[in-house]
Formats: sequence, structure tokens, C-alpha cells
Amino acid sequence: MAYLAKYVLKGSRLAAFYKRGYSTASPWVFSEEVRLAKSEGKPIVALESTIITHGMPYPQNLETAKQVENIIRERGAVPATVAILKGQLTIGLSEEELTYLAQAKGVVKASRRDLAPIAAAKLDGATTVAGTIIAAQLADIPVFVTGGIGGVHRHGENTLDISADLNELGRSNTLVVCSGVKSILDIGRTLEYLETQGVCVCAFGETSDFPAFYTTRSGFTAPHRVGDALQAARVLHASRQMKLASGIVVAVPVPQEHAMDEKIIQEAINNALKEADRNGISGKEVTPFILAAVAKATSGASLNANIALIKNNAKVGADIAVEFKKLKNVDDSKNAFNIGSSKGAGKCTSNTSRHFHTSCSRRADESPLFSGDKNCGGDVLVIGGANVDRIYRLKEEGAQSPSAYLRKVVTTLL
Ligand SMILES: O=c1[nH]cc([C@@H]2O[C@H](COP(=O)(O)O)[C@@H](O)[C@H]2O)c(=O)[nH]1
Repeated sequence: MAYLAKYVLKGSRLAAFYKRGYSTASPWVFSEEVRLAKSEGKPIVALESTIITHGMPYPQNLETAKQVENIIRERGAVPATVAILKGQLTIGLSEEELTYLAQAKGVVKASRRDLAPIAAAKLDGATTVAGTIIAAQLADIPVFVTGGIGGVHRHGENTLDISADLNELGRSNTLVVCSGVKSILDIGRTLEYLETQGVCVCAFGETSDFPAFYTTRSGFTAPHRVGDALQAARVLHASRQMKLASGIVVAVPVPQEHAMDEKIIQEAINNALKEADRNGISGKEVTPFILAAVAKATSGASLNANIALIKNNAKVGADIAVEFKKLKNVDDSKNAFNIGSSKGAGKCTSNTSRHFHTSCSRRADESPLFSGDKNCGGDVLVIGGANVDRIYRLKEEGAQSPSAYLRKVVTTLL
């Protein structure tokens, strides 16, 4: 409450939240920065907030969150940190809101199952990977950056403790940049589960090694590899063109200079897992508990690695968002040329004409409201049709001047 009082400033956006009652008007709000970016067609990168509230201690969580946002801005994209503030799903947080969230107590870790109750009870919620993917889908933000995704927990074959992140990845068309999954999880089964969900997992960089968060290798390889941001953006573009509607994981290894010694981190994780077991920690409490225990056991070294990898992921994610936007702009300008330019105005391309005249390309700036599917690009809607048979009897005057008579008939028909 003390934090609340401190940050509830008169006239501020946060103050507005705390004055607001439950509203059924809009399921989400954008920050001013994100709203502008959307209207100007700038690339946007979604960011989760569980990493702020449950993944790192204060003040490192706040400093890192701000630095990550600035890295994204410096590389030409706009950051959109997602959280639920007093029940309002908020896409893009002001500095004031970030500051509040980084210190607030009792913020609920918000995965898919938690979103509606948090909104209904007007609580504060920090979105996990799953929760953030849902927001990114709602707001049409194709790229999302985080540190690590959830996965199949060790002994998951008995406990069925499998993060909802994996199912969400399976049913979204979001590209998630992360550093793989931690070895507190069962990495092999996590990859198997992602395969079952149809998620496209790509290692990023020189090798196909699937990273294990604190370390560059997990002993498993990713089924695909992308060498750079442009290649990753092409995979996203192709996936959307094919309307696959299943997610993409781009797994970026922690920069070598910040990678941890495999033996040291493994020992710290094993001890933390035993401690969690002794303390009866389960479900959504496991990951935050292990993170804190490992940071303590490594005297903060694991936290430094965590901060370094998320900053590096922000660079990669911003570059992918920028490259993807360029690919999208090429698509849009092709569409605009087909119908928007004076030369090609109103003409179907040979490609679109195959779909008859209902599929003429829509101008890039036109509303997709009546196109049915906003990706189909049609701007002519045909509902039903009619065949009209008319019989004309030729009179004498027509027989004497057939071409003049036909002109008259055509004019009547038009
Ligand atoms: O290194 C991390 N891994 C995972 C998380 C968080 O934990 C969530 C997964 O939790 P669960 O296993 O309860 O689904 C992820 O979505 C993410 O928000 C984190 O903060 N740091």
C-alpha cells in the first residue's frame, strides 16, 4: 500500500487505474508509445512481466526492465511490456507503472487460466510467457522477447507438471525469442512436447545446439537453425503466410562471456530442487523458488547471466521485429500497387484474378472490416447473384442499322 501511495500521482495514468471501476468497455489498453507505434506501423516487441515480479529481485528487476526496453528502442522497435494493472490488461507500461510493478507485493503470476479471475477481481497480475502470448495475439504483435520459457518439469511424466507456456506456443502465431529452458526442467521432454504442439524450434546463430539458459548447450539440438535476424523473420513470415497458427521459438544462447560453468550451475540447481522438495514447493511456485535459491548459491552469478541473456535476446528480438516489418511492408506495397496506384487502380493481378473478383487486392490503408478474413485482402464483397434473361425482338429500324441498334441495347442494360 505504501508503494501504491507513492506512485498514485494526481492526474497520472496509474492514478486513473486506481480510480477506475470494473469496466466491460475494452479488454486491454495500450500505452501511448505503443498506441502511436501501432498507428505509425512501427515494429513492436512484446515483453513479459513475470520476469520482473517473480524472476529477479528489486532493484535489478526494474533496472533490467528499463534497459531491455531501451535496447529495443535503440534498435528501431518499440517495447510493449505486458501486465494486468488493477484488472486492466495493459500492453506497454509507462516508467511509472514499471516502477510500481517492480516493487508491488502480491502481484499474481498470470498464465492463461489466471487472466480472467485477475481481471474480474481487479487485481495486479504479471503475465508469464503464456499470458504475454495471449496479449501479443490480441494486439497483433508478432515478436515477443523473454529470458526462458517454461517446460516439462523433471518427473513430469508422473506429476503432469507441464507449463501452460508450451500449449500456448502451440496455438499462437507468435515468435518467442528466449535462451531455451533451464536445466531445472526436463529439456528433452520439453522439446518433445513442443514438437507435439507443432511449435517450430530454431537455434539462433552458428550451431544447432539448444541452449539451457545459463549455459550455451543443453546436450540437445534444435530441429532447425536460423543464422541471423533476417532468417528468423523469414520463418515468421512464411509461417504466417501459410496460416500455420502455431508458434516459433528462437533459442538464443547466452553470450559466451556470461555463460556459467555447467558443473557449478548443475550442482546449484540440483541442491535447489532438493530444497524445493523438502519445503513442499510445487506448481507455479517452483520456478521462482529455484531461481532465487540458485542466485543465492552462486552468489549472484546466475542473476548476472540472467540479465546478460535477456538484454542480448532483446537485441535479437528487436532486429527480428524490424526485419519482419520490412517483409510485411513489401507485401503491403505490392497490394497497394495492385489497387492503390493510379496505373493499377482497380485491377486484379493474374494471381488474385484466379480467385475471381471477390479477391481484388485491398489498399494497405483500407479497413479490413468487410473483407471477412483480414489477411485475405479482398475489397469486393459479393453476396448472392442473379441471372437475367432478356429477349429482344428486332424491329425494322434495327435491321437497317444493326450497330446503332446494339449500342442502344447495351446502354439500356448498363
Ligand atoms: O528463467 C525463467 N524462466 C521462467 C520464468 C517464468 O516462469 C513462467 C513459467 O512458469 P510455469 O512453469 O509455472 O508455467 C514463464 O512463463 C516465465 O514467466 C522466469 O521468470 N524466468
